[in-house]
Amino acid sequence: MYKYHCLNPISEVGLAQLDENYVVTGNADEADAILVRSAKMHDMEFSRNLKAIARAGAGVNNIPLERCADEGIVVFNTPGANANGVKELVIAGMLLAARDIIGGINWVQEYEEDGDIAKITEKKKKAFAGTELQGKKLGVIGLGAIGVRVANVAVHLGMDVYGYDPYVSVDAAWNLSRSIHHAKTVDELYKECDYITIHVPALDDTKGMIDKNAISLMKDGVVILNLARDVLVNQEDIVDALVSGKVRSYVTDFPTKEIVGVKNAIVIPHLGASTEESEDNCAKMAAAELRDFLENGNITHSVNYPDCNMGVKGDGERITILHKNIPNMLGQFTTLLAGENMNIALMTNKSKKEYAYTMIDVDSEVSADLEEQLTSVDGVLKVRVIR
Ligand SMILES: NC(=O)C1=CN([C@@H]2O[C@H](COP(=O)(O)OP(=O)(O)OC[C@H]3O[C@@H](n4cnc5c(N)ncnc54)[C@H](O)[C@@H]3O)[C@@H](O)[C@H]2O)C=CC1
Ligand SMILES: O=C(O)C(=O)COP(=O)(O)O
Repeated sequence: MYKYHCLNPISEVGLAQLDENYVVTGNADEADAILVRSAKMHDMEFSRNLKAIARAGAGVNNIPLERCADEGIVVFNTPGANANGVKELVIAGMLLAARDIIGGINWVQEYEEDGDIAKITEKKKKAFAGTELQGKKLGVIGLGAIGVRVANVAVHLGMDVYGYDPYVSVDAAWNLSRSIHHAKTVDELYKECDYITIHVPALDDTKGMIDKNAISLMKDGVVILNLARDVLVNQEDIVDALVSGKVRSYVTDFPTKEIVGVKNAIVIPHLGASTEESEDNCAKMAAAELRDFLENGNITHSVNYPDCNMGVKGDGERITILHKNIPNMLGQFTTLLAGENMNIALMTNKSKKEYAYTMIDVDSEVSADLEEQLTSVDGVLKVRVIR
């Protein structure tokens, strides 16, 4: 029986995949696994029993990834599972910036005077007129699950699309419409585009990437969209640029104390992934990842450990070892197993940066003593025997 804890509400469709072998607990300290969306986990202490965290979503900047790796906790996310939801909100954001739809609707809503609203509308509407997206240049920074979808749909809207991503994956490149211009530098994209949308993770080298220097390279009256993370855009600099009119509109999914209430800031309360479909997709993928890890030891879509798969566990026992990626680990593991006269049926080892993972199927029972010896090897972070 496995116990899981939810730090945010997680779609029932996903949780339903955790069958009778799983039980929810309100106490994170007794959980084998945690499911989370955007709850901040940096200040949390983790119990030794915690084996995995699944982020039902894409961004993992709310989770202390390295500390988890050091404590032998595998962190998963759900790549692409909410990308369509975000893509659709980006398109909505561009339309809201192109025309004063919000101002117009508010005017109708607040209209209190007596008189013929239909007639007055025809006089008043010019105050809310705008422009069209067709024919405008859109720059997409970050061509991952979301960026590719935004770029492709913008082509269908008749936009001239520029894409920038120095680390673009082969899969993403295959999915990208051929009519998208490849911006070799981000500066080129800044100079060319009428609309600029960011779809990169919050990392040390992306935080604050849209600052006054970047904005100074952009066209006057540019529209910037940020449905990725608040920290990617320097908040003081974007407020200054909105006040001066350099940036015509800033559409963001992240309210901050600096941006709320600023004229021409369109601030959405982090709704990108808040659709039934995205919530279900993320929860289903997260639950499937957790089950495969807890029951078979397989790792898929981890952000702090290598992906590693040895298929469904058979009748024998499976030893899984999370460890540092340093020399002679396998040699020490196999020596310890040989010392107990154990036969290895199948073994695999994968590494990712400083961390590695070894899975070993054995033909006989693993004793508590062997488990203890494996745990004591220098560099081993967690040993689990799946029986
Ligand atoms: N508003 C919302 O509700 C949501 C926001 N997000 C945010 O959007 C981000 C992107 O999501 P996905 O597209 O699903 O992730 P992804 O991992 O599929 O794509 C990210 C892309 O950014 C690229 N990249 C990394 N550093 C870069 C740099 N310096 N310059 C240009 N490109 C760079 C990567 O190569 C990758 O192709 C997430 O990390 C998250 O912060 C994601 C989902 C929902
Ligand atoms: O997946 C992401 O990165 C998101 O920002 C979505 O966050 P949420 O699951 O809506 O709290």
